[in-house]
Amino acid sequence: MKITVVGTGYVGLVSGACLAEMGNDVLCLDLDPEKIRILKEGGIPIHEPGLDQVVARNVAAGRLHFTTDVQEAVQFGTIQFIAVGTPPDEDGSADLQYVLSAAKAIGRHMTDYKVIVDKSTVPVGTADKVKAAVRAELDARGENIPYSVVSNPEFLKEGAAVDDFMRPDRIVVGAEDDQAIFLMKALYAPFQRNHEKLLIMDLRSAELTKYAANAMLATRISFMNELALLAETLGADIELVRHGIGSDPRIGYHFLYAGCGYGGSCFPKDVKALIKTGADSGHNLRVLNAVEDANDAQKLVLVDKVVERFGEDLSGKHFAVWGLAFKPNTDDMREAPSRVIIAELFRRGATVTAYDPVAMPEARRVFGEDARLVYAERPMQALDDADALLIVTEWKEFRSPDFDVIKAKLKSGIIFDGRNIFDPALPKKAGLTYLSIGRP
Ligand SMILES: NC(=O)C1=CN([C@@H]2O[C@H](COP(=O)(O)OP(=O)(O)OC[C@H]3O[C@@H](n4cnc5c(N)ncnc54)[C@H](O)[C@@H]3O)[C@@H](O)[C@H]2O)C=CC1
Ligand SMILES: O=C(O)[C@H]1O[C@H](OP(=O)(O)OP(=O)(O)OC[C@H]2O[C@@H](n3ccc(=O)[nH]c3=O)[C@H](O)[C@@H]2O)[C@H](O)[C@@H](O)[C@@H]1O
Repeated sequence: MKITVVGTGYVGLVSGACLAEMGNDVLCLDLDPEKIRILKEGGIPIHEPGLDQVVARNVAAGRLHFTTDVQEAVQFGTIQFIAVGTPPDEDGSADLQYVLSAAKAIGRHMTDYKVIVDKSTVPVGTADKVKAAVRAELDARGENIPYSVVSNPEFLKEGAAVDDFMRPDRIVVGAEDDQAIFLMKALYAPFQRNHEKLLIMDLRSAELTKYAANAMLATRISFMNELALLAETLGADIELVRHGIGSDPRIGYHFLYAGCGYGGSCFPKDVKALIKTGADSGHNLRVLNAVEDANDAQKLVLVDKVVERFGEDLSGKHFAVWGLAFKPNTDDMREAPSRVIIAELFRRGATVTAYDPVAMPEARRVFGEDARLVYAERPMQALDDADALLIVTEWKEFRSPDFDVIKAKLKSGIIFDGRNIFDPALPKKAGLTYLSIGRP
């Protein structure tokens, strides 16, 4: 099948490469000439394990191409995936300007039947807006070319994106006409072998399903984070509680890890957008408001623990921070807890040496030149002259350190672990004070 992907960012590039891997001819469009130049020269503008091989293999096979030419891109694919960004507007709602300008471009240049697929995360009712935007362009041209609009939200996770796309738990397709349903079924036929993974539904239900999924996962995390704080006060261990409840199949083990808050480009944005959608339609989504409040507070929990030990004024104190990305296996720092934690340490007068296996270039962009923040080349180097260590992202390489070396380096001998990555017995055996989330 011939496919165009409009927007070659994170989701667009992963989707385009994986759709090519499934045997389709794919043309990826982006308006950012720098991104397309990098891709055409064989580079990858994002950090995602395994993606470089899939891209290289399909470019070499002649199935995956990149362009900045809007007309060429629109005329190429029968299926047009819109995978542009939907960042939060000032009031928390999803900003649809990129989606609607992509829809207009399709309406402006299409010459035959198109299935226009919203893959971006968009509020309920966006498919109707996309339909109207395309119709307005066709009317302006005096054309009546047929088209369908489909909602096909994406559920991939950064750091595991290729696997998530190629081995999906489910594929949600919102569509309302037979021709679009036929083509989407044909496109996703390779995933149908073993399970009934393709869920066809109406457009609005598909759009709401995406927000419901992210909001449910964020709710689990905030719930566990609140219980972790309670466990600390009561002298219980949240890790044991997690096992205790996860073994109930109605609850399950996934996404029950307490920590220093959820970040990333999706949960914070999508929880906000769903709250706004609720408010706009007269529904105060009380649970989700609480999920967001709890998460904002959770991002400061590590600093609260630092203040308990070192006092409100941290002038003259120096901290090592392990982990800057919002989670491991990505260099993405959007809404990362590290940003809030480091900013709060600065506000209280402290300085920081940070280490992250891949996100340090991104951190330099985020924090700019700031004498209060320096970077280490290795995790242990970050501990030089540090009063204490804060662990913010659970990278694998942090999991088995030499605790005796940490004890020798840290002035206070305290580790504040925001991701519960150690068995508490190990740092304690080396004489360290180990303060994690929700554990005695
Ligand atoms: N990042 C993630 O893990 C996931 C993101 N999503 C959703 O997918 C959507 C895209 O997210 P990302 O890929 O992270 O965004 P991104 O910001 O990485 O990429 C968006 C790309 O679209 C391009 N673009 C904007 N307007 C364009 C236009 N009119 N024509 C062509 N290109 C255009 C931009 O230059 C940029 O390269 C969002 O709605 C997001 O919520 C869904 C699942 C996972
Ligand atoms: O809509 C999206 O864009 C995507 O958002 C999330 O994916 P992602 O943001 O890549 O990352 P997650 O693995 O979900 O982690 C999000 C945050 O939650 C935190 N988290 C996760 C799990 C957990 O148990 N505890 C916890 O604190 C992570 O540290 C991270 O900061 C969803 O998991 C994807 O299914 C979805 O497609």
